[in-house]
Amino acid sequence: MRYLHTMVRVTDVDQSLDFYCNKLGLMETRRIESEQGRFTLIFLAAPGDQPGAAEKAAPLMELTYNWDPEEYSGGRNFGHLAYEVDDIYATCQALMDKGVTINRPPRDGRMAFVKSPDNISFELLQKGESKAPAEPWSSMPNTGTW
Ligand SMILES: C[C@@H](O)C(=O)SC[C@H](NC(=O)CC[C@H](N)C(=O)O)C(=O)NCC(=O)O
Ligand code: NI
Repeated sequence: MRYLHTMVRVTDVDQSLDFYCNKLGLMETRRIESEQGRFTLIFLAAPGDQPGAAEKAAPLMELTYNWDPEEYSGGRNFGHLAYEVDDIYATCQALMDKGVTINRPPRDGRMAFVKSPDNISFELLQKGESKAPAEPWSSMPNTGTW
């Protein structure tokens, strides 16, 4: 058995692709439009997870957009998706520069949290050792509850 993807439902394709691709840096690998089911599926991979021909399928996100509007209230049982980053400070700075709120700043040089337009929580974890404490991150307040 191997992990394939995590599916989240989104309410706006353009807003979602702006967050997931332009801001978070994921790349669209496949899209399925279902006229009969009245939905669109968009598969996204992280640059480090690009499905290569010879490699196993990459762990993906699957965005589901239902053409008929629905209300989605995030189940308390869902937590977050986590991505490993090469530089947690540079990643958070780039996200902030693009208007993303860092709900849990990387005060510890290791972990940060942001949210998608549909309030899906993403954990960003520093690859390898934690980075040394650095301003402004060390003194930034949480907007989340972490
Ligand atoms: C392609 C494969 O990875 C799928 O996940 S298809 C699963 C299928 N999805 C849909 O029908 C999308 C539209 C539907 N209205 C929805 O919002 O899910 C499905 O069986 N979905 C049900 C589910 O609980 O995921
Ligand atoms: Ni699926």
